[in-house]
Amino acid sequence: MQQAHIPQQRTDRQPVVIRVQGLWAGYDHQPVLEAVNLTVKQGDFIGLIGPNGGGKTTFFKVLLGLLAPWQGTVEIMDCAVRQGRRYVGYVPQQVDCDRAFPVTAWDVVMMGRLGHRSILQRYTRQDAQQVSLALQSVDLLHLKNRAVGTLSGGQRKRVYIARALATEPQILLLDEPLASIDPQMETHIYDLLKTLNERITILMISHDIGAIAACVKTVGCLNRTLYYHGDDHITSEMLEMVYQCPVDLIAHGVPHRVFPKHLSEEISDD
Ligand SMILES: Nc1ncnc2c1ncn2[C@@H]1O[C@H](COP(=O)(O)OP(=O)(O)OP(=O)(O)O)[C@@H](O)[C@H]1O
Repeated sequence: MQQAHIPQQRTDRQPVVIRVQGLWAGYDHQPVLEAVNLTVKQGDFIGLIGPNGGGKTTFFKVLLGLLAPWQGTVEIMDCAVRQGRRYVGYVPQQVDCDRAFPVTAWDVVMMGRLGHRSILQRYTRQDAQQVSLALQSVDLLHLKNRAVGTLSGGQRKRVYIARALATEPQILLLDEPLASIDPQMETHIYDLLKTLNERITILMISHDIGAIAACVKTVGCLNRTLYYHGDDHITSEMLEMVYQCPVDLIAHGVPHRVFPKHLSEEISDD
């Protein structure tokens, strides 16, 4: 079996921050997640790959308490999801917004502080400090008064990362953080995520194998069930699941890959 190597090691002997056992979940009586098991330890940086519709976002919804499991248990920081989710920051896949929407970057990040108070309480100086710190850590404090709809896709993504950071999370869930971001900004976000991982456990969904290889410590593949063994390898089996066709993998430390022709290309060549 050929493997692409991700040159980082998983942290061991750390406390467990997420424990999922025998999880089944889905919609309208159709299962999407089947018998999913996962143990995440403090300091992990796990990349989740998988085919479209494989259940990655659904898995995050369960971890965020937005979708109830049909069967199985989910614990976050040793608590049920309802209590544990306050330790979780979330960056959604879609951060699009109308250009005329009259909300500033500062306002969006301040929304991250809502979980720290009742909705009727005023924001405090500590809230403002946290928002300021979060914007600083994504290098956007200078744009705090800009309407969020007038920012670039990459800047907007960083605003949403800042919003997640303003919740003071111990765990960060990122759904496709690099979608629609230019290559230069990608590198900036990889670096940011690596720095954040020094203090925050991260789970990241991505279709971008390059992003996974550049950032994460370990990788799993979610296609209804989760294939994860705490390894730092992307196997050819995982890639076949993602691309749904056979994939040859050539790896020399940093992954270099050669993909064979897809069946459809071979047919059109004839
Ligand atoms: N609210 C919903 N109601 C009914 N079915 C849904 C709902 N949300 C998702 N699904 C279905 O559940 C399956 C898994 O979707 P999910 O978004 O979790 O996949 P994914 O792995 O994140 O996909 P992608 O890589 O395309 O983002 C899909 O078949 C999808 O159509």
